[in-house]
Amino acid sequence: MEGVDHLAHERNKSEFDVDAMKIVWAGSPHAFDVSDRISKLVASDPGFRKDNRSTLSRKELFKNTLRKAAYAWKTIVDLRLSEEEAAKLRFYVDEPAFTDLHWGMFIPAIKGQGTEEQQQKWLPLAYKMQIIGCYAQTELGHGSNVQGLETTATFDSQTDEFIIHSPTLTSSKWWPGGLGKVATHAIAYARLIVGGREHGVHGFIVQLRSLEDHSPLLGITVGDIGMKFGNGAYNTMDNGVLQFDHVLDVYSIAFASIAVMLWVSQVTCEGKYKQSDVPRQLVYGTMVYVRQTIVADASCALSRAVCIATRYSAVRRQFGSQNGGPETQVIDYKTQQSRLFPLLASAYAFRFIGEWLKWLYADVTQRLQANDFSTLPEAHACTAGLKSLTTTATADGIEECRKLCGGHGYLCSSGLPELFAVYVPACTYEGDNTVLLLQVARFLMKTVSQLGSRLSSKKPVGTIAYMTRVEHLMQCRCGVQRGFAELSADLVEAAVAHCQLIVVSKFIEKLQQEIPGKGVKQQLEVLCNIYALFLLHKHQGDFLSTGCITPKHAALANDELRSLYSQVRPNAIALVDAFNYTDHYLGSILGCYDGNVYPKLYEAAWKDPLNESVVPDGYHLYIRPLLKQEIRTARL
Ligand SMILES: CC(C)(COP(=O)(O)OP(=O)(O)OC[C@H]1O[C@@H](n2cnc3c(N)ncnc32)[C@H](O)[C@@H]1OP(=O)(O)O)[C@@H](O)C(=O)NCCC(=O)NCCSC(=O)/C=C/CC(=O)O
Ligand SMILES: Cc1cc2nc3c(=O)[nH]c(=O)nc-3n(C[C@H](O)[C@H](O)[C@H](O)COP(=O)(O)OP(=O)(O)OC[C@H]3O[C@@H](n4cnc5c(N)ncnc54)[C@H](O)[C@@H]3O)c2cc1C
Repeated sequence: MEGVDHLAHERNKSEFDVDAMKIVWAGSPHAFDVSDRISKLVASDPGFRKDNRSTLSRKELFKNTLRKAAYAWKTIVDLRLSEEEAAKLRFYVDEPAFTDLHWGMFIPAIKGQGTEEQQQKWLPLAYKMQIIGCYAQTELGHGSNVQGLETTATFDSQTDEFIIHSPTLTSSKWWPGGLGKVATHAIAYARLIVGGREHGVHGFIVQLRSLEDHSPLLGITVGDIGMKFGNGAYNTMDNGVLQFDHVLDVYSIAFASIAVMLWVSQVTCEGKYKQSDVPRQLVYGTMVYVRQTIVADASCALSRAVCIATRYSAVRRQFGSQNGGPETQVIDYKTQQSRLFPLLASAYAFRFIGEWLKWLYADVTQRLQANDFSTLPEAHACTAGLKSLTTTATADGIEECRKLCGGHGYLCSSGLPELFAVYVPACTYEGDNTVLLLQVARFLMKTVSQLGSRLSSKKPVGTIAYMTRVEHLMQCRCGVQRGFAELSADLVEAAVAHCQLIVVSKFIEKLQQEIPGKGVKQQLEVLCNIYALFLLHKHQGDFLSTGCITPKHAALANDELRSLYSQVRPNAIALVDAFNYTDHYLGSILGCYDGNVYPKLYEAAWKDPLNESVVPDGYHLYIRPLLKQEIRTARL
């Protein structure tokens, strides 16, 4: 029945202060207030409804996305929302759109790599959305290999301009979000050529479309690359294709025609190229910034799926009825707990590693401004490795949550198929996860060769086994006289182990902080132990081969896991309530707050357009003739 909390009995079991845990999850009382207020604002506004997406055609879907983006912008302006509140509103609108790349890459790239002069010119326009930007780096022929990009930017010292050109089919820009139908400007990455000499890949701000009638400018061919994985999902985004035919571009992001203090390089009025004495990899700065935000996004996506699967696991009953009594809640099955609770622990683990990575990125950015590049290699390795680790685990975790919900998990109304389809490209964009792990492996090889066997002694005691595992995996590989390429598959495993060590050690460090609220710290300790022991169990071969644990230890760890699952069980619903997601944001009947699943599933089914008529279109044309065939065919 509506209004009845079918999960009240579960919520009454909680052994900790859920409101205090909501603050821990949000990061601070202020962050909680902003999230809570904005999520409810979005949930209560019919202009942001999203339950009809799966029934729209691509063109209807995209037009609806443009409507929502404009409506969101109007809401932000009318309510005078702050930058933080506006970002939260776009988050809770929960729809991949061109605005993601405008706010998430185009503006950060100008802030991170533009000159003062360029920031003063472009940021006011971008913040007012008087221009709409995209990040055009990937090409048809190259995405991972940035140094392989073919687009050219040739400096013409006669006119003090850059001529941007796509020399081959494979140099067509391909994939940039927002590019296909909306962006008026792009940060386009191209090979700089000055005085006939090439100077590698740099970023350039290029106008693509007229601000009057939105038509592509002279020399610009631009469009959408077509349907992507899943039906609704990421098809609300116009990932585009772009070709330049000797386009004049007077604004380069890494350059000004007049030499000004720049991050990366200078081209003077006399057409001389001067490489600044900063690492050339700073041109990759925007990707590093986005990779650290993707780690925080992983905790959001995984917690969403876990919230749905946990609530439904408490609602669903199957088998186990005694003397006509209620059947067993599937959340009480040890197999369900052994699949679900490590994902719950991972959601919290990724939340805290995301907080730490945000600190690390801010720290390295501050150092760069003082020309201190000492921590840049570690920041690159951490952002690359943790992006890879958390997105792989989250994509796999969302799919596991779908399976944990049985058949109903396969319904669009469960919210899980769409969540998976929207999330899974995170394993590819901002750097293919394997390519990024190879960067971590390269960093580890260098570190081992510089520091000897001890990679780092700066880890909490509880992580000795994890640290020994990484060192052992590296020694097994580094000791063998074969090339990096030959050992790359093994080195990637060591890179994953290194990233898992970081996640475990940062979770332990989080628990050493003051954490207010009755029982809150104890719950987090249980989740931290689940995360660490689950991985130890999953990779026990590595740990046993290091000799730092014995088979008896491994067996004890497994026993302890079962005990920890029993400790989580009475708190499971409260632990997912702590995410404070509205039913609107979850978009899931299985995960609805009141647990009133069956009536809602049944009601939703009849809303499907296929049920608008009792007799489906096509019956009379195709099926009736079949049914009316001569008796003779019935004998076949
Ligand atoms: C794979 C990469 C990093 C290779 O880059 P490359 O220039 O070829 O460098 P090397 O592998 O030769 O390494 C040389 C040296 O530089 C260090 N390094 C590399 N990258 C960085 C960095 N970002 N910061 C600092 N240092 C870096 C590296 O460690 C080496 O150091 P040594 O001391 O060992 O010499 C590069 O090609 C790359 O990043 N590829 C991935 C491309 C990518 O991520 N594309 C994303 C496009 S945008 C997008 O996908 C948007 C999606 C939409 C959305 O997010 O919503
Ligand atoms: C939804 C989506 C949105 C995107 N948005 C944007 C955007 O806004 N702007 C933009 O510029 N780009 C964007 N991209 C492109 C994205 O950044 C690239 O697809 C990504 O970097 C992977 O590069 P690739 O496609 O060249 O993969 P490839 O490198 O071709 O990967 C193919 C396979 O080759 C393997 N591989 C490649 N190199 C090596 C190596 N050295 N050693 C071992 N294995 C290797 C990979 O691991 C992978 O298994 C987007 C992509 C997607 C899917």
